[in-house]
Amino acid sequence: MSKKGKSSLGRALIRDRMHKGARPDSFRHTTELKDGYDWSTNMQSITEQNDLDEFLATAELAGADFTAEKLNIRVVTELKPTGVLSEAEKKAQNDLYQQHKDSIRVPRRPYWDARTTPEELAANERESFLAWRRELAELQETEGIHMTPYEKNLEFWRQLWRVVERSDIVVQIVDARNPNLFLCEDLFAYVRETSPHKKCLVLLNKADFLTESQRKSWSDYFKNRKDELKVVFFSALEEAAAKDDVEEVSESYRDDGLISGDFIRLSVEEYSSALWTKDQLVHLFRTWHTGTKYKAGSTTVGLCGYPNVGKSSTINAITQCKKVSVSSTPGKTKHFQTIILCEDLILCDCPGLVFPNFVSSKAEMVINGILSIDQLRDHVPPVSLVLSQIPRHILEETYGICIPHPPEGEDPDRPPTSAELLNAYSYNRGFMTSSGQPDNPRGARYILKDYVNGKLKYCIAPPGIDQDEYHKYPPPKRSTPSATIPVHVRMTKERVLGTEDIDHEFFKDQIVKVGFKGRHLVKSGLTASGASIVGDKKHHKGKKREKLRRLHQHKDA
Ligand SMILES: Nc1nc2c(ncn2[C@@H]2O[C@H](COP(=O)(O)OP(=O)(O)OP(=O)(O)O)[C@@H](O)[C@H]2O)c(=O)[nH]1
Repeated sequence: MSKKGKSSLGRALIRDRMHKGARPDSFRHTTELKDGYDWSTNMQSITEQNDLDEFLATAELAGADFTAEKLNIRVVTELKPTGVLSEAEKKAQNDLYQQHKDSIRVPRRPYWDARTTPEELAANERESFLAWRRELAELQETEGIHMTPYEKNLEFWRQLWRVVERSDIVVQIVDARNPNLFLCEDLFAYVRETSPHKKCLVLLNKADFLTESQRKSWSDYFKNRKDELKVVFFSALEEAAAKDDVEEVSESYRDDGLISGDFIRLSVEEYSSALWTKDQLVHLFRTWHTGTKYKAGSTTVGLCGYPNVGKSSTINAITQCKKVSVSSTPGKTKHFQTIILCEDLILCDCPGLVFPNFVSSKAEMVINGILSIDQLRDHVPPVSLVLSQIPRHILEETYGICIPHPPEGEDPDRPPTSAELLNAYSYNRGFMTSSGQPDNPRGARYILKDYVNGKLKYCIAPPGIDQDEYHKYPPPKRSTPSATIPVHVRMTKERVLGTEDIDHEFFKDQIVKVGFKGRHLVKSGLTASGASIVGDKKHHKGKKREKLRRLHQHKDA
């Protein structure tokens, strides 16, 4: 009997035991109260209340204004749970963003000089930080702007302020697959406020994911921007792998800082779409800033960016040895690190920070590696977003699965639903729950991680460029089945679990049972002729098909 059923046995017993003698409906479970309040939804808000508590803990730092801070709080929930926006919604969001983009700022460090005591500075920092948070909360509340879950820990911003102050060149590292999502324009505005002599550079890392023409599109886009941001394309991964090939060249610039001939072909002023080597990057860092430096005789280069964009990998590629730990989990670097590369070049690795930015959904953050996949509670929106971007045949070829086609009456060209993909994927991998259902949350985590690490590749086009033209997929390698045959899947105790779509003719009209043999998922079936088959997922599918083929031949004969 359903838990929600009015005559649930558990509830009836509780009522009976607890309220003997009272009217039968005088005491109810909260979910039975028809008070217009959605209790099941509000269970969710407990976690959000935890966020609130966190906020209040920060607000408490403000001391006297604790109550006032409380009044300004509003927990902003996700606008669209599915994670996929229509064209009209995207346009509306973009208009809103253009209207308010100047208000989305990074917090500034308050003015200080030699006379400011450390206590005064700390108090001023807290005060201005809270004012900044209040402004952003108001913007979200009044304008309904959906923003990144920007960093709310003051300590992280303190680290950024220090990195900016001591850097002669501030490099913002962004993921080349979606540069504008990771780019914080206001960070550069802040850098220029601290000193007009500081240089700013956007490093489009993971550019190995981009083709030459895709890089050209982005380089043209940055060239035509009014703010004339300087950009370079880089692949920390490829540069780290290529370290042995360029050892000699690296030695040559380390000796005298001068590299002759064609070696330095690129200038940051040129807007080239070429991939930069680490040696070219180091040469740029050593020669670009010519004014007075923070540390006399050395150029300090600060590397900032979102978590997981590859700051540590870039530093490792440049330093040619593993000095900074690299992880696919966002937020690994917690404190800024200073690396003295050579006598005139110092690198400063800032912890990954989620900057305040305009974003369409939480799902977008997850698939871009900004939010942790392991802590994900609802896998449907990000998987739906992946499905809106990666074509069916690419998913089928990548995973060797067959995703069911839309049933009759539905748009045959619609992308698969998250359940269709995950059921097929989880069955195929043998990810099953103890009750025999496909373990879709587990399957989702694998698929989402594949998207983040580029196994499922998707790159976003610069504004004004047609996305379908920008990222074209190869045609399907093999013809996908035109129709699939639903086959009932049963447990050994004959309990029907659901249907599984199998593209093979031989499975027609047969009943397939599913069970576990040791740790392996075992399928057994009965063909139309009555001959039984047994297949172990661990064994090759080909063997099973061969066996079936022979059985059919035998039957036909
Ligand atoms: N394909 C590709 N992957 C990269 C590249 N650079 C980094 N990665 C991968 O991206 C992930 C994150 O790299 P990290 O260097 O740890 O990123 P980070 O910005 O230092 O991350 P935090 O410490 O969280 O701030 C790792 O799985 C890297 O292997 C690149 O150029 N190409």
